[in-house]
Amino acid sequence: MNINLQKKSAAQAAVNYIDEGMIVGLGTGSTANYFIEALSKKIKAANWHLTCVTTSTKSRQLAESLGIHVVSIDDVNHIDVTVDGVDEFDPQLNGIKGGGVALLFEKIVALSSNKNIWIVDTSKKSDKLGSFLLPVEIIPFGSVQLFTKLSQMNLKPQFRVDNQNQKVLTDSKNYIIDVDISHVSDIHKLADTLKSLTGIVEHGLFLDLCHTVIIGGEHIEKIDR
Ligand SMILES: O=C[C@H](O)[C@H](O)[C@H](O)COP(=O)(O)O
Repeated sequence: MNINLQKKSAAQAAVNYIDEGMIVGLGTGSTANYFIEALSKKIKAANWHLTCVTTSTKSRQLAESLGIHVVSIDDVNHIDVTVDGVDEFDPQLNGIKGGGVALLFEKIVALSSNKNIWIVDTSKKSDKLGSFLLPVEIIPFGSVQLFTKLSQMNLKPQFRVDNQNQKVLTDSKNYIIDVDISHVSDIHKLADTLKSLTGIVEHGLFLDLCHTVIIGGEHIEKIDR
């Protein structure tokens, strides 16, 4: 089964975790988009009343265009389930997110969720995190100084740029620096170090946050933490 069909089948399987009346977190990215589409069909078919919060402007626009009721995260006191994609995950269900620059809102929503489900195709599975560059969201002020610091830490930083070579801006108007963590053995220690650096808003290491991964394909595989 090709990658897009794998993503779609994982997204469809995740709809089974949703029920009438829930508050649902909607992730960002191509796989999360399949989930938003599948969920909107289910809401219409079952005549459900769901409340959703989104993790990016793009997801909010898609969800609203499909008739999904979206509120601000500040209008809910908890989220029952969040369904999101991931760029790479390991056997402990730790992951790297932020390939689509949404990591900050995604992490805030994940931390407020009682259950986090990642929907993936088979290419996302990894024995050790680091094949995918780790996105780090930083404020523009002093970003070159922070870039130098990350170079000195041997993380081979690169500013994320668009096809006009302009620095990509997140929904919060911050920059993304992608770093190479392929040589890092202690990802928890790295996560703490990155959080301690002034100017870094958040990083894309999602550790101990995911409860279930659904891998799409002819046979859907579910892995629980
Ligand atoms: O910032 C974007 C998110 O973390 C995405 O969930 C992640 O990049 C996976 O995206 P996709 O489903 O398109 O591979």
